[in-house]
Amino acid sequence: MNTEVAGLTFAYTGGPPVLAGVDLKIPSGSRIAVLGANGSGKSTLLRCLSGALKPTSGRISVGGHELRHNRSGLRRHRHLLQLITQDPDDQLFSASVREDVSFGPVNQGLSEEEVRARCEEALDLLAATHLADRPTHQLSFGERKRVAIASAVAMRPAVLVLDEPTAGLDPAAGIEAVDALARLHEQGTTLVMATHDVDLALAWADEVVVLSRGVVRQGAPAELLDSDPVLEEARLRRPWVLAVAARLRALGVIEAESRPRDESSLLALLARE
Ligand SMILES: Nc1ncnc2c1ncn2[C@@H]1O[C@H](COP(=O)(O)OP(=O)(O)OP(=O)(O)O)[C@@H](O)[C@H]1O
Repeated sequence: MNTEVAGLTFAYTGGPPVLAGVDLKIPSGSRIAVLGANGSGKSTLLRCLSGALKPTSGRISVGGHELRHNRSGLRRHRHLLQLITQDPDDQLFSASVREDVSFGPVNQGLSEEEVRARCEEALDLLAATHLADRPTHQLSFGERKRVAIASAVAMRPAVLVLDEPTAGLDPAAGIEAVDALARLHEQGTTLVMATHDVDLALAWADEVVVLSRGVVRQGAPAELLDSDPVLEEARLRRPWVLAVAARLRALGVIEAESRPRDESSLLALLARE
């Protein structure tokens, strides 16, 4: 189920355009990282994608179904695409984790048995089964983030849009979150993630979307995140692995076309030389 965005323009009331004619193609089953400086419009773009914000102009479609901002249109869109916001407390409101994760499937009118199965599957995918009976308000920030993702996953959307899912997590919890996303990807879910972590974007994404001055560039992580003009314009740092690789290429230690994406691929290149 491909997601397409065409000519998306959005301005908050009385403000300048935050998005000015954004075009995106998000292939089914792909992993897309959305990058940009603070205030560049990442959250705004994700909220437009989810239907939470209505664009000034432009079109958004998932699997050929164009998003319409009426009750039935938004309902259908949310079956296809789910947004997980930066702050898990925006999404969690039930007394227990199980109730929160079951809320979406119950609302979809599924049978009790199906709701239970969806809840168990989502908690399992997020490695959060042990939290099922805990009161939501007693969980740590990282646990609440995980449960917020499980709540969206329980709706089995084709596309999951995540606003900085690893922000505020300790390194181990960040790795667990990325592992959970890998499991969702294996299941065929399309993943769109806003992040400030250029190293994660390079290692994880099939394509990156770089936002600056209301417009986007979409392309291969190892190309866009190694381009001085793109990095400067979007106020991004070069991923460390690409910075090291540039130096190693200049010294002739690795081949001119080598573009490692993470530490292990860099080490593999060095072992080969
Ligand atoms: N509710 C709002 N009303 C008015 N302006 C807003 C609102 N939300 C965001 N903005 C403005 O829109 C612009 C884009 O904000 P947005 O939150 O989308 O950026 P971002 O790239 O997600 O930033 P960050 O990396 O800091 O999370 C900013 O200039 C911000 O001040």
